[in-house]
Amino acid sequence: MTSVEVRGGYKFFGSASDPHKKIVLNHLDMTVETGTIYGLLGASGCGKTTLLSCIVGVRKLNGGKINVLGRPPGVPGSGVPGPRIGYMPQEVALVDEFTIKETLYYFGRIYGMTEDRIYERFKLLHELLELPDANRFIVNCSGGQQRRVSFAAAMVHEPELLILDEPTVGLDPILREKIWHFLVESTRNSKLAVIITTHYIEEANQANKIGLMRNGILLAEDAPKNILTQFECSSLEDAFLILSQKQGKSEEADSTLRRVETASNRPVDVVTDEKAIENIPKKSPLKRNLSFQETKRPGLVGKFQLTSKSRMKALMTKNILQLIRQPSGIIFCFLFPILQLSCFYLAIGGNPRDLKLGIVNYEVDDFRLCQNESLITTFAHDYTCDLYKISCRFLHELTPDIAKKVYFDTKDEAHDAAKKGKITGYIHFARNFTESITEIRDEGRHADNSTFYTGEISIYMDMTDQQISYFLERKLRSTYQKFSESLMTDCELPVALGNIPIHFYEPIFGYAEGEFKEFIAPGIIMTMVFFLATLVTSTIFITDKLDGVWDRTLIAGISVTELLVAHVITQSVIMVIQCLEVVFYAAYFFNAENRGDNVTVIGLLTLLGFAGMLFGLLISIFCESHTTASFVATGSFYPMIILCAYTFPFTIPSLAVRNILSKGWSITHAQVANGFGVVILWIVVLFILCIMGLKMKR
Ligand SMILES: Nc1ncnc2c1ncn2[C@@H]1O[C@H](COP(=O)(O)OP(=O)(O)OP(=O)(O)O)[C@@H](O)[C@H]1O
Repeated sequence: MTSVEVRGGYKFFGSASDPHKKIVLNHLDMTVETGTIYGLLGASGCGKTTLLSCIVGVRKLNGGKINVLGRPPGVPGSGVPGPRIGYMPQEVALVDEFTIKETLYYFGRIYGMTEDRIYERFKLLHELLELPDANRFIVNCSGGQQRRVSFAAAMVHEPELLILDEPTVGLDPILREKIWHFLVESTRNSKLAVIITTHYIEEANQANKIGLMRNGILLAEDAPKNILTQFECSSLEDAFLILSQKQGKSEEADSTLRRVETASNRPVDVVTDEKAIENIPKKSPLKRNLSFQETKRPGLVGKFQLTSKSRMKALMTKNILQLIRQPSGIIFCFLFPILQLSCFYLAIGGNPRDLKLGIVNYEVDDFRLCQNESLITTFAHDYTCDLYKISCRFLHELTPDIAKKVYFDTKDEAHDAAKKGKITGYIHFARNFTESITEIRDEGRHADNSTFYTGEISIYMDMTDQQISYFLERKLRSTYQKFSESLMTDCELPVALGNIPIHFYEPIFGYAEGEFKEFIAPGIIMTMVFFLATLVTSTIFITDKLDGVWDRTLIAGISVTELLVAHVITQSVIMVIQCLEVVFYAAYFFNAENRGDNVTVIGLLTLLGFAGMLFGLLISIFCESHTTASFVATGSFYPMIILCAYTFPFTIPSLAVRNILSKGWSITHAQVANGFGVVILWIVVLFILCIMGLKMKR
């Protein structure tokens, strides 16, 4: 009985049309009998790991066929990837935040074992492999200890096929011997088959069969004894050397139609050129054998299998432990929003303070005269009133919370100071300001032009900072209004007489003195929630991919859907807490008012966080490193917030949140509903892109 059968296995990396594509498996044939150990030997880079990854179903062949435990890997119900195989990859591929015991429980639960059975196996493997204290964290184990835990994780569920990629690297000779002894005992009179790769060629003497691999093909495949006899050597190393010399120096595999003869198999017709395959008639057995495999990527996409309680428990435990055992992760998730929000409210969007406004008042010889309030007088009598130095009255209304007054003797001096950036602008009163105002009041249309000119309050502003200059302009207008009203009141005249005939009444929504931060806060909070979710998701998935945990978990039989669901559940809890935290922190510490419903705001923010999470997943599908992922995330930040296209994820949703907060609108209002609609649309689009990305990448 055979456990693994590879026929004409052909695999390349790169584009099929590229003449320089890297051919890694070159029509390779391999047979692993049930109840045996198969030693796969070969120099670094000859394609061993690639072959194993095709056997376990992580990669698919470009040509040829594989049967694992009777069926091609990835066929639903085949158990491959899944509990029928145990895989120990070359890298450690364990979760650093787990203890040794938790690691075995993680894999045991994924394989659907009962807690009691996991404990039994854990005890046995712990003893056999001389593992350190069960509660020691993986990150604190030495390289050799980590490899032993990794070996135990592959063995925990007693698989039918055990695939070990360099399991003995870094282990002392006694332990290596112990592991080989264990494998020999386990395979004897059992259904277990083991494929093991090793650099220590001589230790493969204990295997039932070895395959000597070079440049993507098997030079020989036989029992060690037979190989030694056949090549008349005393060591496998020498036999390998002879075979390598026979094969020639060529490092590059031939990519044309040719016939390959392996040591133990019958000649196999192989075609390595896709066009040549296309030209073979459809019904030809050769075509059936070698056509590019169309089997769906096993267990990863296209397969939405139901999960089990124990698998979800394993994944959720992993997510939670990974989060809580990394203090930086908790700080990032929960304190970062508070920190960002505090920075925003304290630094941006409040009314400008400590502005300096120049005053050039030719009406008084010494500015200190204005500080004498007894001079700022107005006497009303007989239908008229006497005004005196009313520029001082205006300056009196100009309180320090608007701007600090800096006095200058001449306009030139003030102008110079403004040019040097020492003041934001200056106000000028002509020498006969009060007289001109009086004349305009008394003479009206008979007053001459120069009187109007000297009766004005001239303002010169530095308009380079629009927020500041608009603020000052607004404040100077309201100061003038107060000044004018008080003047009219003192003169016993109708107040309206001093006002320009435009009157802004109490606003319908918001406040007359509303601050910029009230306008900008929804946008800031939304980008914060979106990009936090993006960063957390891309970081988690890329770390898992780089550590090999992602692939190892998939090989253990978990589907991408299950991984995503577990992540979505954990992440959603975090996001809801983050949103609650943000909304209440802003309300209690910065008096951000919400006239609407908190649930609607938190609901919209959580949905946006969900979209951010999918964006993070999309990034992690296409980026191989944290550096490129953060380049993409930060690079997309500005286009997303600056391009206020209606379809972008922040424009309409920010408007919706602003409308809820400041106008108290509910989801029944079209503008708020549109906000939800846009976010849901983004979730759908990103989800489709993720699925397409996952398919493309395999
Ligand atoms: N994703 C990839 N893209 C391009 N080339 C790859 C990829 N993965 C592997 N290769 C190349 O394929 C060849 C075979 O790699 P593989 O890891 O299978 O070798 P190996 O025999 O397992 O080596 P080692 O014993 O050092 O792990 C190498 O030249 C490697 O650089």
